Amino acid sequence: MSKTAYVRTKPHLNIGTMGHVDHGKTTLTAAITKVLAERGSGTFVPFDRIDRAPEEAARGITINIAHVEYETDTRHYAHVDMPGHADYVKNMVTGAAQLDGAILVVSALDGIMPQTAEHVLLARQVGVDHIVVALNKADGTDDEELIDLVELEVRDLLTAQGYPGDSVPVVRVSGLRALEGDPRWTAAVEALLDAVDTYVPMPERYLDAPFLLPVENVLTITGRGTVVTGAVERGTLRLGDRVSVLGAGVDSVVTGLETFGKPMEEAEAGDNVAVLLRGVPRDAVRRGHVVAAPGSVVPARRFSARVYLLAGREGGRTTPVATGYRPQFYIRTADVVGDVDLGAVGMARPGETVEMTVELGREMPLEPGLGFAIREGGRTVGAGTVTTVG
Ligand SMILES: Nc1nc2c(ncn2[C@@H]2O[C@H](COP(=O)(O)OP(=O)(O)OP(=O)(O)O)[C@@H](O)[C@H]2O)c(=O)[nH]1
Ligand SMILES: [Mg+2]
Repeated sequence: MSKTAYVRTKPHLNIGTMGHVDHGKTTLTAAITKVLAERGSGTFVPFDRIDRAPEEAARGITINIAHVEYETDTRHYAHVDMPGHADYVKNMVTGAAQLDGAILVVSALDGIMPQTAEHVLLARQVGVDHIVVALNKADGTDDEELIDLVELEVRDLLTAQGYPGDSVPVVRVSGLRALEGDPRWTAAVEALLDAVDTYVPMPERYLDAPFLLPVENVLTITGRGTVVTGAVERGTLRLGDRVSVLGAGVDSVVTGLETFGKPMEEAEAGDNVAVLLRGVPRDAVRRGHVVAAPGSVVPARRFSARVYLLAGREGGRTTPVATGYRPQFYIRTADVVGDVDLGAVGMARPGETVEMTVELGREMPLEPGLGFAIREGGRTVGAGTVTTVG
């Protein structure tokens, strides 16, 4: 069967649902696809197709990041449904790195919970500038004042993290009731989508820059070769283009290009793609590697950065760090150990912003302005931005 080619008719954006475990991200994602399918602009993706990895079905929580696609009247969206469980923040970092905007899902019945706050902080650090809030499970209470209080609390949290908390759209929804087709709540999901359409601006795409794709996943297609997937950070890519796989240390040629299962002639910054690479062994390439136009980036191990160390009450450390500290650095889709040097200061406390020099365990493409998270023992302890490389 020949596949229908991807036709680019509307601007493409990457968005996603984030928030505390069980607040209803996956249910809302399913409801969005259902509402749009009924409008005729997408395919309904039921809950169990979004939460689909076997491990997830068994544990009932979203572990890997699921992607779905849909269209509103004005835009084409790739939507990642991110996990809320604390252990999986690592995946959340990977998914969030490419988001143009996010839907923060907060249960109107429970209010802000630890991962609500952690996800907002991570979103800020990985450069998600626009957040729309879905106060979900609004069907669960008639007490509007209770929901008003939760709304205030969420606006305060956003303001505290540097978002315009007073002006972010906050929409009261019920993913569950919308999924059941209740008109009051399908209208609420429509209102949420309108808020996303109007509030999240079309980001500037660096189409003229040399191609760069952080590898999110690697698969093998029997008989055809190795496929890498991810969102194009910048530039464009066409069939036949030469690329370097940084990290794997191999060069290759693009022999296949798809988005959501549809072949495409040319991928561009912002697109979610699968790239078939000629002659690259499956085990040579991993998540965290970077596919780039040959010679366009010089990988480095050493950089200087400005870093905010989370305070203990924000989930950060309770004790200071000193030169010689060796946490994990989450950079684009990579996760790599790094040696921290705090220079003359020598030591820093949680809650402080510090300048540091970092020597990574392996080389990777780095540049000023690149954001990253610092994690230790399964929790985020800091977030920073590269200032100089080398
Ligand atoms: N009353 C009510 N229940 C809801 C609503 N949305 C989701 N739920 C229920 O809340 C529970 C969790 O929903 P999920 O969609 O799995 O939550 P999640 O945020 O994706 O959870 P994780 O992926 O594990 O972080 C399920 O039992 C849902 O049926 C809603 O709008 N109203
Ligand atoms: Mg989920």
